[in-house]
Amino acid sequence: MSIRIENIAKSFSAFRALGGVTLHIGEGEFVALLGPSGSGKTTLLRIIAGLEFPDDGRIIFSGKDVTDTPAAQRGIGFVFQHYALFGHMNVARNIAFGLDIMKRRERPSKEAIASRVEELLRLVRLKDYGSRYPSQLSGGQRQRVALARALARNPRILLLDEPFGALDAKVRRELRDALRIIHNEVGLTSIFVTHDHEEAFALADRVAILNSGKVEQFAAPTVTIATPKSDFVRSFLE
Ligand SMILES: Nc1ncnc2c1ncn2[C@@H]1O[C@H](COP(=O)(O)OP(=O)(O)OP(=O)(O)O)[C@@H](O)[C@H]1O
Repeated sequence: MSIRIENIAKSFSAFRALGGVTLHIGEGEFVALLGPSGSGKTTLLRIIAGLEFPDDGRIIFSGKDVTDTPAAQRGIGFVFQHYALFGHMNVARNIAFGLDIMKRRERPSKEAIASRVEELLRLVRLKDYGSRYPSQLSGGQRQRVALARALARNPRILLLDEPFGALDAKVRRELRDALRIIHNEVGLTSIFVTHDHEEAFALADRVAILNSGKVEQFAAPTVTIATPKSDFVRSFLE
């Protein structure tokens, strides 16, 4: 799905968190939102998700205006840094959760859910981990489970907010490579929030650099590195 973010503005009381953000993201693109703390990355991601609503502007998915559509009806998968797994459910049940809670008439059969869970476990390379509990997994494995859970209902759009923030450098690299492969395999359009420019440039097709609620530059990593558009971008990349 393509995503058009048109002139999105958002204030919290008198504080302007987003001051008219426009980004056009193509179907199948992997985009990073990069910027310092407080630049508005998470607010923008939450507005795309439908967890927050803008004061102004539109969000359009493949030609359909979803600005007023609630999160649950947008067909999006999310992965957050602290989006904890359910500790009392094993990995398979955690992954199946989004399917298990569907209304009876929409819910796939038990067998279909079980086979979807198997498929997702293979996708995130955790084939034999279905009966483990989250406390028996490493941080990286937990985030793989969170990714599988986000993909269970076959979203066309995947949103990730600092998903690897709490992991060490080696696991982070492994997971970001895995994420890029899964993005391509599943045919997703993905938006990834990070404040780590190395990570953004290693992973994304294009990187949107935010500063105080505005986009400073939206371009491919090679373009931004070769021709930073502003002093802010130049100093942020140092
Ligand atoms: N619900 C809220 N109420 C009041 N202010 C908010 C709210 N949510 C965000 N803000 C403010 O809006 C600004 C942007 O926040 P946001 O979380 O989008 O930034 P960010 O770039 O994701 O930062 P970080 O990297 O630290 O997560 C911040 O100054 C924040 O304090």
